[in-house]
Amino acid sequence: MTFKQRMEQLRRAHALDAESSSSPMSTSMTVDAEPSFAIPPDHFLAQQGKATAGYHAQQSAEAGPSSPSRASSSRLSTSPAPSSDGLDDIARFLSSAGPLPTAPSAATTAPSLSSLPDTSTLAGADFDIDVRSGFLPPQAPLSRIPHSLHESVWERFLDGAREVGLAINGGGAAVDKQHRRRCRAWRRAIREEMPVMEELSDKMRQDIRFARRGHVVLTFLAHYYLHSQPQPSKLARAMHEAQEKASTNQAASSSSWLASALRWRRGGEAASSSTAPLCAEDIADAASLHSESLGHYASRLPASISVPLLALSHQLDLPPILTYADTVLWNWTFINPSAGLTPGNLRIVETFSGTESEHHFFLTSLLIELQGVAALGLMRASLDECFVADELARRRVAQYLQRLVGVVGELEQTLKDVRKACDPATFYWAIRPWFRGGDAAPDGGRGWFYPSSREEEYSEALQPRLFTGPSAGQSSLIHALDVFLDVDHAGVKGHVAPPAGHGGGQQQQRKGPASAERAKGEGNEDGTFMQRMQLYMPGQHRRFLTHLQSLAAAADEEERAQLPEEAMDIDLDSEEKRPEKHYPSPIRHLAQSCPNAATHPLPKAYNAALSSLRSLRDEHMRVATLYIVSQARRPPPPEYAPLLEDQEDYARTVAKTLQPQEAQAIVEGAKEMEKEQAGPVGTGGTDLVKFLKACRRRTDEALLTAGP
Ligand code: HEM
Repeated sequence: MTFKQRMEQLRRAHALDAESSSSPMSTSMTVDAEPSFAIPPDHFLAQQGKATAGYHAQQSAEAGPSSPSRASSSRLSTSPAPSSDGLDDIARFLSSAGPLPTAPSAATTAPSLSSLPDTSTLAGADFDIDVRSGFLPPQAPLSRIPHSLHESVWERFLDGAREVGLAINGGGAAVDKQHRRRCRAWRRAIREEMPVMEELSDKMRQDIRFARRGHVVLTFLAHYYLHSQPQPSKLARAMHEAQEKASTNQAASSSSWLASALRWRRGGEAASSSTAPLCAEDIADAASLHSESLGHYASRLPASISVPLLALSHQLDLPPILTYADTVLWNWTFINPSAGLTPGNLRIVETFSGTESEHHFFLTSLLIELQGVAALGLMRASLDECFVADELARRRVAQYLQRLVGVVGELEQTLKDVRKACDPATFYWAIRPWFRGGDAAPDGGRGWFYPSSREEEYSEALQPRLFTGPSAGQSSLIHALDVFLDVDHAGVKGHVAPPAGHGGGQQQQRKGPASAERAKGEGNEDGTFMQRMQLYMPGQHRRFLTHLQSLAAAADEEERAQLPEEAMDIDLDSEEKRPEKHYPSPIRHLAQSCPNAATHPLPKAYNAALSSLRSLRDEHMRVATLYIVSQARRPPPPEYAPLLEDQEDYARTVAKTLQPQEAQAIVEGAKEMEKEQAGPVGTGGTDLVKFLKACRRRTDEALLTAGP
């Protein structure tokens, strides 16, 4: 649909509706076609290129058990950055995803919703947004893959993860050796027993609810598998490398390690019966311990997880990593199925830690999504009025914005209430580390390996891929509010920061050298992050945001008047023909262009909505400070303190079997490694605070102020 056609359509609708419409649910925004998604050249992909630097240094430890000879002391030094394959990866993922399965229909919605008017076809069905549930599916997501499908084996492994009680990095002091051994057995079973599914069932390929559940289960398995492994032992790795260097016979070297591991197994776990025969399970466990101590599996997903995860991620247009959609949007069910989609009737299905704190953490976001449905309705109604842009429209928009202030206030209250049942120390030590992606410390953010077949599992040619773990920063709702109110995280629109004690209501200037400069250099940390987070949203939601942005591109009346006739026929949904100029959002434009700005309610209401968003961000900063910054400054509670007992103990036992000159080389190697890996351990939250402040500042910058 062209801009002219759209105007016509809305003018007609408005004429019919002029005096009667006051409910935002009764208005609509039709969506015609999905714009194609293109990754801009200055996108975070450039950053990812930097992040891959030095991964070769890690490769020696990650080469996999079938290729122990790859570890060599020369690789302890940092190698040049590899090509940015991880970047191409996400681009490939997001631009080449196949056709999406159809979104669940409104007919399948929970019973209590059926009394509401079904305007979903008018609102955002193309973008998988429902007028009653917003970015949440209107129907409870599938909680389990049924037994009849061969993919149900994934569910059994997920059950197993809970039964053995996997703990972050092998667990703290409370986790005993037997427990660690059970956890190693679970990981070994994932590698060796879980089948590699090259072919997904028809149900999984054709029904989006099944595909989503598949993605949830596989990403939980992936994060369980990688993050439950103990940190590789520096001493063990140094010893291994020194021994390999000293040995001319690879096979002899490996077998002597296995012999040492077995000796350790005997001595460490059954000192009184050290001559007791070892069973096959003991041998397998000793081999697993050996490989894990060296970090062979630390960043390498087994084919049994990676192969189907890659396929489902393509299908869902998502990266192959745990996302906000997996932990929140598709991770809930009804407490009472007949009571429907109400705040008190929702329960989270999957958590890593099984704690009430984690349940409440996810639930908080879920409730915010649900409360946000009202905000989406108000945004939609306001945008419709913007196309008409007469005095009546302005007054209506002012009312909608006032109501939006109330809704955002409710979001803030819900966020504040996260404290009621989510313990900050538990969050920081026992929950958050499960979310880390391949781009995060402590392993330096060198990416994860995703084999696409069994053969590729330990291939040396495989390149690591860098993806970020889940964050509520991937909530399309908050991004939509930003786009709607013209909060410009990229800093390209040239909003001018308001002076302290700003007031609204007058004509806003738009110019931008100062902001444009900031956008290029420091101060744009939020822009890059926010753009990047959009790539982790379900494809249809991401396209919705692109569509919202495209409305801004066509809304400036003055600009439009100067355009030649043919420019009015541009396809609003076409990325290619979109003007390069950065236009204000339709709402901002409407507020800016009020003839009697000082007294008109619209600029005031627009600023009030922005202030409520700023206040939400203030609260978010307080929450982030309590849950992250403050916790990072304290030592971990004993139950979460990392314990490397097994690995170090093992390494020391093996060391006793070595010649003195080998032992010397090992000590040197370990020291080197220590230095190399020390790096900046933690910033004490400085970067985080800086980033969140930047997001807040951008919100302030959008406020309308008196122009010169
Ligand atoms: C205990 C609760 C929470 C904590 C500790 C927390 C922490 C964080 C952190 C550390 C970031 C920085 C980016 C990152 O590392 O992911 C962030 C960003 C963000 N979070 Fe949260 N968050 C919490 C709850 C929420 C909730 C419930 C929402 C809304 C659904 C939310 C929305 C956002 C958004 C939109 C961003 C991007 C920055 C911005 O727009 O201001 N957060 N959060």
